[in-house]
Amino acid sequence: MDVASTPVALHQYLNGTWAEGQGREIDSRAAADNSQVLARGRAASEEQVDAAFAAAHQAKKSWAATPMAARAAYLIAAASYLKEHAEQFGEELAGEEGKTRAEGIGEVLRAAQIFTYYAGEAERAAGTVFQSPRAGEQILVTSKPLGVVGIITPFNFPIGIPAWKIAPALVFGNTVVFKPASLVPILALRLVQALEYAGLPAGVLNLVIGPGALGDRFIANEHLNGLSFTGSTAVGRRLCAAGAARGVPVQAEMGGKNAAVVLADADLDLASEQVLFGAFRSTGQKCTATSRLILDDGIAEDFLARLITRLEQWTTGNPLDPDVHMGPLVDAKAAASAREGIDRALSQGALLRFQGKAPETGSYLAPTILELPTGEAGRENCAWREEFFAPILAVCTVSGADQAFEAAEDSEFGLSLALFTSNLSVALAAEQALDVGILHVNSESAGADPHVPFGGAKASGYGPKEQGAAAREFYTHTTTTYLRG
Ligand SMILES: NC(=O)c1ccc[n+]([C@@H]2O[C@H](COP(=O)([O-])OP(=O)(O)OC[C@H]3O[C@@H](n4cnc5c(N)ncnc54)[C@H](O)[C@@H]3O)[C@@H](O)[C@H]2O)c1
Repeated sequence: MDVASTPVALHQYLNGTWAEGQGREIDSRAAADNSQVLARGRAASEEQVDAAFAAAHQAKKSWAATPMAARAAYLIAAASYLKEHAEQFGEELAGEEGKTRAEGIGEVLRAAQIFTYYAGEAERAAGTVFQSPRAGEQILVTSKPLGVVGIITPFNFPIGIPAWKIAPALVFGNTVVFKPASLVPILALRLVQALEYAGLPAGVLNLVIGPGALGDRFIANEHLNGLSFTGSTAVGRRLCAAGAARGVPVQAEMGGKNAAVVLADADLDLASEQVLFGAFRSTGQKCTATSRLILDDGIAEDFLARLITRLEQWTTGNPLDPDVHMGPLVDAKAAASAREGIDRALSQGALLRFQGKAPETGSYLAPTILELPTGEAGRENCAWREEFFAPILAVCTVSGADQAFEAAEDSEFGLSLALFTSNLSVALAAEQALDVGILHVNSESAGADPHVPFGGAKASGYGPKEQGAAAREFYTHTTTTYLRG
């Protein structure tokens, strides 16, 4: 596999200085071949997490007092650094996480785009002025930074998700302690390097790399003023509860079990292409990936035939090979867990409707379609209920839009949904009926633009949404000033 032969050195970034970790030895391994070490170093110790918070606390006053245009200028410079290194960083990302090279480069460029977008906050409205019922008075509502924000991110978007948290946190005047997933630390280093290159003052952004347990130290830290988390629902809910107990605001974007609904009047060619992308791009390791497929019984067989024809052309292999459509899962453990999920689903009555080809080594899993029994039995199946986070699509058939919506709603999660129909009234009814944070009509369930809110309902999200203008809601708090001359 074509990746760097010398492992990247993993360091912590504390108060503007790269420091050797004081915790246990850690490494990051190639997704496709877990024997290959891509990065190596030591994890941060708990004391280093405390030092990161102390540095962020120390820097917070002067950073909050820095004009927003100056804060934005750091983001612009970091964005140009990311664009300049997009190929190198994108390949590193693909090697470490398992998505394809094109997806890796795309994610690095997306991070640059997010930085540029948030730099634009310096030119947007900063508050609101209200009329007062009293003569000679105006009421101003202005926003201020929270202070020190902790940012904890998952493995599957190693630079995209950190960027969409760190950029608004910084531009709105917060200082940051950032902990990426320990499976994918290289892109976190690259992101911090971009901001270091931009000349960000010491203490404004601090990086600690290490296991999930370090996150507990975040919640316990006296300087923590807010926490933004993305990851699994179990960890997110734990952090939300701990934050609430301390009165620290927590924003959590969590798991998903997203459905695609294909109705009888849909354009089946378009729908089969988009369901393929939604379910299998990035090896199904997207929070917004399609993992449940609800088909109107009138078109179910026709649709599945089209989807399977497309999947037969789909190649799985080395993520750095430009001809490959799908890479491995993040590691062999994730693939073993997904295989175990398939076995359980089959033992609970699912039918293996299709399985493509994939290299037979550790981290790979071929695209898989499981057909579930109709009715209750299908909905009890683990492939319907559990987030496998893998290229596995569970299919059920229903009769008409009402049954389809009822099936879609039958999940504890509510992140994203893709609806395929040519009937605008049905699309509008879905917008009202479905408790999801993101609804795609005639496009895949994955995909999010940086200028609009992103986040889930039910077990998929907690607290204010992310991205676009929604980000201000979490990263600032308001002061209402009654101003008399
Ligand atoms: N809704 C979204 O926007 C979104 C986006 C991407 C991924 N996800 C979800 O993330 C999950 C996959 O990512 P993952 O496997 O990295 O998730 P994870 O919950 O295992 O880990 C996420 C982060 O939390 C840290 N962590 C683990 N235990 C912790 C603890 N006790 N205290 C504090 N931090 C802790 C991890 O080290 C990592 O940095 C899936 O459930 C997926 O749906 C959600």
